[in-house]
Amino acid sequence: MAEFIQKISQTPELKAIFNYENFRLQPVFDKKAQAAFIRPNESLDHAFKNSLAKGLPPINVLPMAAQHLSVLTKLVGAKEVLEIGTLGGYSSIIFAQTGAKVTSIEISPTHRDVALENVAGLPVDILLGAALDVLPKLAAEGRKFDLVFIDADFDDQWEHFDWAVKLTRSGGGVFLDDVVPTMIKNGEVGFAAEGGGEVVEKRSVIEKIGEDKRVTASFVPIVANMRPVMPDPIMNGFVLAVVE
Ligand SMILES: C[S@@+](CC[C@H](N)C(=O)[O-])C[C@H]1O[C@@H](n2cnc3c(N)ncnc32)[C@H](O)[C@@H]1O
Repeated sequence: MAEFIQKISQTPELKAIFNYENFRLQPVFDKKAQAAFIRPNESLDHAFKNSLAKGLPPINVLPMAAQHLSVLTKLVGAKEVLEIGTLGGYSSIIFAQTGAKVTSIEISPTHRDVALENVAGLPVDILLGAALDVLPKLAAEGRKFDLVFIDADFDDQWEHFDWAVKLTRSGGGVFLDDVVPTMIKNGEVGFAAEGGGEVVEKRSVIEKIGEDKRVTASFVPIVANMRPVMPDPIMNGFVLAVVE
């Protein structure tokens, strides 16, 4: 171990990445990667602008996260994608542009209406309702998906994940976004959320998924850049699971 640490301290590239302040450089890396990887996309630009103009909150996936989803959908070879949480259809467009057919669930009629405008002409079916009401209906119809993207309310993450697994074909994937804010909010990581409260380590969505023999799961932490909305990079993370 001592040898390893000595090696790090003598190797400039390695020494450089052990600097905690590097997290502040996230916007620089992100900007470079966005400029290099993300191609012009009129449908997405229109969806973003139209959603803002219609008063929807800017809580769609960030550009590089959208790019991850596009890559993942292509890797899985997904033909049928289920999404929980449509908002204005920004991520629905990402999935549809890979050639997949998208079924997306949205609880808000206002969001659904804006999404319908934004996804016009694309193979996106938007189902209005609370996910926990709609998901059992999809199961009763015998629907199966290659990929499920969960991006709705934080409180029902485990229940949404449970239904997503039931609705995913063997070898398909389930992507559960935003597990970090939920775990912090619920005091599931052993420290109190902002505003105080009792510090109790609770059983988290991570542990529940870990005990679930139907899946093999991974936790992917990310440092995200929400500029100009928030000046500092934020720590978030998602669960990516494959259904056995
Ligand atoms: C973070 S936004 C989704 C963003 C979208 N996936 C994107 O990247 O463009 C969450 C959406 O989920 C919807 N939502 C919240 N709780 C829900 C529920 N229980 N069932 C269905 N939709 C829900 C909200 O109304 C909101 O539009």
